[in-house]
Amino acid sequence: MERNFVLAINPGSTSTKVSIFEREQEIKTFKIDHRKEDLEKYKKIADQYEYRLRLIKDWLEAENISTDALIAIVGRGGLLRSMPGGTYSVTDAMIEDLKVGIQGEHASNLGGMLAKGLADLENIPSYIVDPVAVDEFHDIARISGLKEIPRKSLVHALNIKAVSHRRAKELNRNFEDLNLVVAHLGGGISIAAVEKGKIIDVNNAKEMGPFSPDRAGTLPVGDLVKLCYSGKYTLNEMKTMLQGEGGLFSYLDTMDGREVEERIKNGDNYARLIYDAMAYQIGKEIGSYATVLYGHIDNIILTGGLSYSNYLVDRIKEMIDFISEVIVYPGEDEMEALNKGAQRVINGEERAKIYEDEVSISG
Ligand SMILES: Nc1ncnc2c1ncn2[C@@H]1O[C@H](COP(=O)(O)OP(=O)(O)O)[C@@H](O)[C@H]1O
Ligand SMILES: CCCC(=O)OP(=O)(O)O
Repeated sequence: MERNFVLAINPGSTSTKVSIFEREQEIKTFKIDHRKEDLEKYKKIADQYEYRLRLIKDWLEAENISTDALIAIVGRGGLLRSMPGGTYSVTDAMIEDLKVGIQGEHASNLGGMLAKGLADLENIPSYIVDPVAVDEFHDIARISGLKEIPRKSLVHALNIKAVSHRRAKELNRNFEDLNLVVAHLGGGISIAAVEKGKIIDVNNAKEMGPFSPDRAGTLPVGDLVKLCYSGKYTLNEMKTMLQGEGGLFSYLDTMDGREVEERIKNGDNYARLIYDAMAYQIGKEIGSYATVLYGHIDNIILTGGLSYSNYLVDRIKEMIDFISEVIVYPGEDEMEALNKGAQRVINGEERAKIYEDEVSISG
């Protein structure tokens, strides 16, 4: 059988998205939603491997897509060591780091594992593209205020790069000439200063910045330390409280923006206060990242699932539209961006980077 198709795999905290592409054309796409109780069974993210693999195989079978027809498999890259952007071959050293969660636990760690697991069965290449560990910081952005704790670049790099390219195309400008503040508003929130195509600073979507649907974001640090040593919570309970059950979930017991809006429509003033506070923190953070670019900004872009919300977008816009024109791209272009990254290598326009050559393994 002629191998023409690329399979793209994007594991998220609540879903696994899969798409089949023939060159630039998306042929089929599917979002497998995972119930909280189905994922809670697994202690570590890597333990979900067999479960998600089975679901992907079942989908391929149901769609009558034989793995004989795949030319390559590309996955969303995870919390690897700090690395430059681009398309990477999935290597054994990368798999080791994904398995242990070298920079932490996140569903995207499964992207490279699933891509390589399936690709090896067919003897075809596997790739990841612009993983969440992309690090293009200026040195000044690494300084936190405590020598032992440097600031980290953990960011929705794939979508941020994809929407920046999209805006450059619309403006008929080079991506490398644009200065943007891009806010990815999803399960986690990244607010990034993109200077001439590079993400030179970002809040760290796992641990800092505005609170998000499931994350606490930046907290008053003294009170956080007290809570850690209060004896009330284990390390794992603290981690879950900050990421997974923080943010909107901590106040409202839901991480679904649509449900919060429904409550607001029904007159729930507490839900309105919390949702408005999330918008307020996002607006404030965007203002802060505008200063990183000294105010020289072509556009501010709002993207991610929460950007479907007119209510939230309006609250944010009224705080920031004095800075620059605000462009809204709801949802994400991640599947297309994964495919484009793989196609550039398949077509010979770019060579796949090798993880071990790009990162400091001893660090
Ligand atoms: N129409 C909508 N209105 C409000 N919130 C929405 C809407 N659509 C999606 N969301 C919210 O967006 C968030 C998920 O965003 P998404 O970009 O899919 O997440 P991730 O970054 O984890 O992939 C969830 O909180 C979801 O409830
Ligand atoms: C760690 C950055 C990536 C991230 O937060 O992704 P989700 O919003 O999909 O959880």
